[in-house]
Amino acid sequence: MPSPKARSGGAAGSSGRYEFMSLSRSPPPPALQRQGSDPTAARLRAADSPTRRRGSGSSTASTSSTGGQQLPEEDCMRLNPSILGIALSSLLAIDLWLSKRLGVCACEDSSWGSVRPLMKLVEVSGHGIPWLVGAAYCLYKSDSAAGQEVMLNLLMALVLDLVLVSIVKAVVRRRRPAHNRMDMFATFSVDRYSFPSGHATRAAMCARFLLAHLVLAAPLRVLVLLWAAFVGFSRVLLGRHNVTDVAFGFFMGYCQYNLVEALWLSPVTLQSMVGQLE
Ligand SMILES: CC(C)=CCC/C(C)=C/COP(=O)(O)O
Repeated sequence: MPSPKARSGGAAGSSGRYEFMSLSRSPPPPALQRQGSDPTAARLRAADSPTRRRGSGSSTASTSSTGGQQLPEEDCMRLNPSILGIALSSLLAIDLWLSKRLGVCACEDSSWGSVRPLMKLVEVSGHGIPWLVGAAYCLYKSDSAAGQEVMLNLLMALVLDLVLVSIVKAVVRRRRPAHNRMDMFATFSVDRYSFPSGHATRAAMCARFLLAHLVLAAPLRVLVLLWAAFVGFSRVLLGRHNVTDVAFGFFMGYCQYNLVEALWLSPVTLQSMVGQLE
């Protein structure tokens, strides 16, 4: 990413740090003044600035003075983006770069394209449908009250996960990586968006659920954790997601389990629900 200093053509003042000065506060260096007189170029630069992209308008008046020349607010550009803005832009750039590098199974022609079918199998193992069908089947087959209680709550957790992920995807609307091929089976319309990864939320939540409610031997517990991690990692390898989609998905799924515990349907709750139905 070229530094603001490089873009300004090297016309630094004596401090050498004019590139972070706001045009609305003091006269710009000559190079910027020249560009500022061209409203089209100014608009293009303004549209390109991080603060502009975030849509955070200036708190100053609707016009700004540039060396005596009055410019409409839309033609002004803030050259002092916040540290947080720079950090977020950098993180986003690293995320996109890393995700592209890691998307080695994004299609058959990719460098690891031959393992794509295996990755798609991992994808199915974290898909919502097998989990919903599996939990419903275990609920139906379970002959103990404790088993039924656990399976019913797992079903509730899975539905809750689908709802919460759909809401976040619909609000954030981050597009999937350009190298992704949209050949996933059984998706909702919001699944064209990538933030957060629904597979990662489900994997994290279900892993916590299984570890907390099933009596598993140590090797199986490790296997559950490895499975969850691999489901998340495979999303990036398949090119379905950026790294941050999966990282946030894990975090969200981890937190969702706390919500499931808080909303836990106990036998008493169930009995009163059944009683109300009768
Ligand atoms: C149709 C049902 C019941 C669930 C959809 C599951 C699905 C395809 C989620 C998308 O996951 P990613 O966000 O990880 O791509």
